[in-house]
Amino acid sequence: MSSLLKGVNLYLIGMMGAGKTTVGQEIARKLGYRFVDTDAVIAQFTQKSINQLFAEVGEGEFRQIESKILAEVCAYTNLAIATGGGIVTQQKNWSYLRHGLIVWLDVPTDVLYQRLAEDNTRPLLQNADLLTKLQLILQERRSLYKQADLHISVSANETASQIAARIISEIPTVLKPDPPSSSNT
Ligand SMILES: Nc1ncnc2c1ncn2[C@@H]1O[C@H](COP(=O)(O)OP(=O)(O)O)[C@@H](O)[C@H]1O
Ligand SMILES: O=C(O)C1=C[C@@H](OP(=O)(O)O)[C@@H](O)[C@H](O)C1
Ligand SMILES: [Mg+2]
Repeated sequence: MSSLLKGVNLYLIGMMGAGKTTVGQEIARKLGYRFVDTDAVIAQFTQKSINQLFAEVGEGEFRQIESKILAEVCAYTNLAIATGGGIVTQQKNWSYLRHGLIVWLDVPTDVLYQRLAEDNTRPLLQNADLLTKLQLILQERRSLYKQADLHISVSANETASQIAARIISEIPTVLKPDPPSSSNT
């Protein structure tokens, strides 16, 4: 499969709690790709947690850093990349994501709710009714997530390994054709 992909990067998009970070690591392992999590790169680059960044510089500045990191990451090949759930909201990010194959991990909001109920690492979900907030964010972003190359509807009891295997098995259905040869002869 990695040879079929020819080093093309895989970008995982989807809501907070969808499993992008968890499934991304499984995909990388199975493909022999390296794993990158844009949030982890941002935290390393800024030496701040995502919570700290939102509190200290706000979401707007976070989105600018996120775009900058994405622009740098997409210059590499052989990567499985877990993005942050809001990466789709910036139009310019799509030109970077389109360098690779974009996979939407679509997980029901009640499952997201169960996974995130005890989690305090997502600043956008703090101090709000969690289920309502998740539904509102999904409503705003669904049409963006739908622009992925591959739509993976995840059921509640599927493991990360099973999801990764399913994504890999579906890749051939959406592989982009090679660009025409530039040779003039
Ligand atoms: N397939 C899965 N089944 C059960 N729990 C999962 C699954 N995928 C992720 N999780 C759990 O859900 C939470 C959010 O996962 P994470 O990978 O951080 O999501 P994201 O990066 O999309 O926000 C974590 O606690 C993780 O262990
Ligand atoms: O959906 C979002 O706007 C965000 C998702 C988070 O990443 P995960 O999707 O990995 O939770 C993180 O980038 C930040 O808290 C904002
Ligand atoms: Mg994540």
